[in-house]
Amino acid sequence: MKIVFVGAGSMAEAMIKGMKNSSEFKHTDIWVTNKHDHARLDKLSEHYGVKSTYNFSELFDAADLIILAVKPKDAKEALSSVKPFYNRQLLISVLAGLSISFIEQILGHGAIARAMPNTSAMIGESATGLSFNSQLSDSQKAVARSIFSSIGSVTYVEESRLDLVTGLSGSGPAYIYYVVEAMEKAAAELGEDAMPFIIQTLKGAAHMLETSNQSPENLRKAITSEGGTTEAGIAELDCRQVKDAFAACIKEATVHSERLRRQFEQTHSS
Ligand SMILES: NC(=O)C1=CN([C@@H]2O[C@H](COP(=O)(O)OP(=O)(O)OC[C@H]3O[C@@H](n4cnc5c(N)ncnc54)[C@H](O)[C@@H]3O)[C@@H](O)[C@H]2O)C=CC1
Ligand SMILES: O=C(O)[C@@H]1CCC=N1
Repeated sequence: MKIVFVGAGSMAEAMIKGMKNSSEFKHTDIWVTNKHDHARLDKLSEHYGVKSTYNFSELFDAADLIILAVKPKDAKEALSSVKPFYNRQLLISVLAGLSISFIEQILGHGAIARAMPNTSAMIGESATGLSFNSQLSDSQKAVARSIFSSIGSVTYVEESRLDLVTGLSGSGPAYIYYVVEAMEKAAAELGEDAMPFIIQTLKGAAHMLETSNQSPENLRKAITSEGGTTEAGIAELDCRQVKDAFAACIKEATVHSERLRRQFEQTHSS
């Protein structure tokens, strides 16, 4: 199956790396292009064995699947360059804030899917939300699912929920890194030793959430002895309304995804 990435940045690389490690896709069937960064394409070819070209006839010839992975600001130009070669095959966009209907307006009818992965795709641990238009065959739906299950978990969601998925898990790894930055700063006295404690604590907690069948609240309560250290620490978080801050963070990222989509569609509607 010939897979073409239009856009060769961090998200494309994360997906290619994940797909290369999966037995389902042959790296020699993967093609990439970008705007004009030859060196970047050479690096991807060297590292992952994928093919690259700026010759669009060659690129899109007999392509089964096109993955759009450019920044939203470049989407119209990239889609316009795909259009002459688009043959109603499956196209999956991973762009934040670009609707399926906008893509259809440029390309015409075809099998269009939208996905919101995250950069943990690089290690096969993305949490991806996936939506389809009504034109996908069952086998195209299966292909879309298998692409994203090769780089982590995949959940079908209505397109209207993708803004929330973007604010929650698309941007989500950045929120966790932010918390880790704060923990590392707080434990500066441990120096280099702090990070292994933090990483293993995160890994252990994630694994407990995944395997214990317990709610996060119960898991937290099991650590919190009356009059103990955790209670003292959590009281500081409560006092600073950290739960509210996280709720506001996810809400604002979600609303911003909607906002970007509206702005994009207003700017490019003609
Ligand atoms: N980075 C992340 O954590 C996530 C990003 N996304 C989405 O993925 C998309 C790509 O993001 P990144 O990979 O981070 O961006 P990036 O800036 O690293 O890469 C963008 C790529 O698009 C190429 N490009 C620009 N115009 C082009 C054109 N006309 N034709 C062909 N290629 C063109 C650039 O040369 C570059 O290779 C964004 O729309 C973003 O919303 C989605 C989930 C997570
Ligand atoms: O920050 C962004 O706009 C992109 C979308 C999800 C993660 N990064």
